[in-house]
Amino acid sequence: MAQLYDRVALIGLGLIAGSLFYAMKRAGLAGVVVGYARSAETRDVAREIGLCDRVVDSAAEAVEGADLVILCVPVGAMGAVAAEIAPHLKQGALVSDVGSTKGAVIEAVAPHLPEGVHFIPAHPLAGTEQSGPRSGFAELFDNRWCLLTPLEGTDPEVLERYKELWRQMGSNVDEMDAPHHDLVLAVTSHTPHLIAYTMVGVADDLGRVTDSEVVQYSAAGFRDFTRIAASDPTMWRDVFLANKDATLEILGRFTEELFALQRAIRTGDGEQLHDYFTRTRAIRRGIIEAGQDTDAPNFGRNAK
Ligand SMILES: NC(=O)c1ccc[n+]([C@@H]2O[C@H](COP(=O)([O-])OP(=O)(O)OC[C@H]3O[C@@H](n4cnc5c(N)ncnc54)[C@H](O)[C@@H]3O)[C@@H](O)[C@H]2O)c1
Ligand SMILES: O=C(O)C(=O)C[C@]1(C(=O)O)C=C[C@@H](O)C=C1
Repeated sequence: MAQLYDRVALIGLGLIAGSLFYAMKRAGLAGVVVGYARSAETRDVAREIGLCDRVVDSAAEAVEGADLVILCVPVGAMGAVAAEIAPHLKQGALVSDVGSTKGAVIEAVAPHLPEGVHFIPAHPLAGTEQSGPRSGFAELFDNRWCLLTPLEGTDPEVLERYKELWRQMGSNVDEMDAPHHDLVLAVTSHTPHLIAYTMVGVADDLGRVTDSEVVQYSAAGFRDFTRIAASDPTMWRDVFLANKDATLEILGRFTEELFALQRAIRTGDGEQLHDYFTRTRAIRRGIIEAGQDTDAPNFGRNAK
């Protein structure tokens, strides 16, 4: 496969940066990949396990001469990192990010970038509850979507090359504007995470059911919730602060529906419950038919 970028810089060396490094190397897409993370401990681990061709001690040094710079830090840290690297970016370089929210990241990053530097925000819809430099793997993006939210006036050639990078790393690529991205993700990712965090918190708080009973008798649904609720606290704090409006909108709707179901249970309205669950079952089936169920044994076969 053809190399797409001579020199790539990854800022923040966790799950996503690690997976980017291995996925790029798997397909021979990058010449040299230079990495930087804020903590010396993370940099030491990265050096020890060979995460990146070279790990350096400052963000400025990492981006020096890079054709592609990908910001892989929590969304609340994107602005400060952009300010730090801005004076050291090469003319014609492409800056991107992998943040889970897009509107706030664009607002925080774009003003710092000098003329002659391109910026294409990205969000791979792929992850796990693991974090840190040891958690990345080459297959993370296989058959998953990567959403790009390019700004008006983005150079079409720069965009096409960057899309090709994601495709060669195994992803399907789509484009949308940032506000729409943030609303979609509030529905499909952010609010579900908040609900999982809450449910696990409720189980923990409930005095009449002991923690050991929760551990011993946790059924499959709850176990899935605990996996999600084990996700990185810094990353998710930043996601909710950054995608405040869309999350609050979806949470408002969620609360209304929950009250309606609560009422149906209280009044014994079995028909309403049955109708509701029939509708939601159809959504699950739609996901499976679209080839997007990563738990299913045939995952990936139907991916577009
Ligand atoms: N984990 C997921 O499921 C997932 C999926 C898609 C996108 N994302 C997004 O990707 C980004 C990275 O997430 P991750 O899961 O790889 O997180 P992670 O916690 O595994 O890694 C984050 C890395 O950034 C470093 N870091 C934090 N602040 C920094 C700073 N100011 N300067 C330099 N380095 C700094 C940390 O030390 C760590 O190495 C986040 O913006 C997140 O929203 C995460
Ligand atoms: O599988 C998981 O652990 C995830 O939660 C991954 C997940 C998601 O699907 O919601 C989480 C956040 C991201 O921004 C993208 C992907």
